[in-house]
Amino acid sequence: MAPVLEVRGLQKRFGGVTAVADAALDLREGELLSIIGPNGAGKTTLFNLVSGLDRPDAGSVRLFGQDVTGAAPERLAGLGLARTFQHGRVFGNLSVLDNVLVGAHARLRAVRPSVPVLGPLLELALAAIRPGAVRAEEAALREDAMRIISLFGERLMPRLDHPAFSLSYANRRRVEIGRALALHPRLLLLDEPTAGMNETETAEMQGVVAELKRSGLTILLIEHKLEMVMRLSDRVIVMDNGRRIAEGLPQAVRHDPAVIEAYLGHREAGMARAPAQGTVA
Ligand SMILES: Nc1ncnc2c1ncn2[C@@H]1O[C@H](COP(=O)(O)OP(=O)(O)OP(=O)(O)O)[C@@H](O)[C@H]1O
Repeated sequence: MAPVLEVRGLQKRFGGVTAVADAALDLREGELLSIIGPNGAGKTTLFNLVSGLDRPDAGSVRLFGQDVTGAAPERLAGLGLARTFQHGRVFGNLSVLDNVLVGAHARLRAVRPSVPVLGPLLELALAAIRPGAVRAEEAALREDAMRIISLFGERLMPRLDHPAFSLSYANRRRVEIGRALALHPRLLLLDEPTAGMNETETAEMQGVVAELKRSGLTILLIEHKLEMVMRLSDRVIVMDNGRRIAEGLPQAVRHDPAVIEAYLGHREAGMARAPAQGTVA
């Protein structure tokens, strides 16, 4: 079986800065692979290249065996890739429930007929008439959204109708993850899901990610909190200055001299924040 994700020789430059140089990775079904590294190492840029937000200058990306190098995010979503963003992106004026339902949009069948040219008009008509098939699909999506929201315990449940702009930062992050899950992804990219969260919230999020992993979802994770990385990951890739400097089992990577040097070097130079929990050494 083809790996879920295969990245080869990926490069991206921004002016004089090489953000990603010759990145390579393989991700197998059901695996959780973490990417760690100091600030500016190129982790988010790598995510952007894989998820179609940026086009690589060189290299290739294959998803479920298909070449998707430079493909648009919509196409990747159709193939089952969902992602979240480092600073969380939600629709501020939509409710918690509607934000999650938006994520299910790509899965709609009855409501969005795939008819050429007339499709959008038919969609409007169906929205107005709401025949049985449309109502049934809406009900199923709502039930699924509620199931996803319940993954976060009581954090979001009492706030289903609250507009996202009124939520705490941590809750906005949860909503964004919920929206990504509503796509029923086969590959989930999580960019620092615990950024801005306190210890309790981080532990909860670790539980959610562990649950997703147990359910068989393949996950690519960027995370600065190394204790979480050590507990959740099957493998870890360490980046520094756009390059992969180490790859392996979490414990081996943790004690790799090049990794310790990268973290300590950056910290001594005052260039990186210290990981919020745990250290490499
Ligand atoms: N759109 C852009 N334009 C110019 N430079 C960029 C752009 N995006 C990223 N960079 C640069 O590319 C390098 C890698 O940045 P990137 O955000 O990928 O790192 P990172 O490992 O995700 O860092 P962090 O942990 O702080 O999120 C940095 O030097 C950054 O300044």
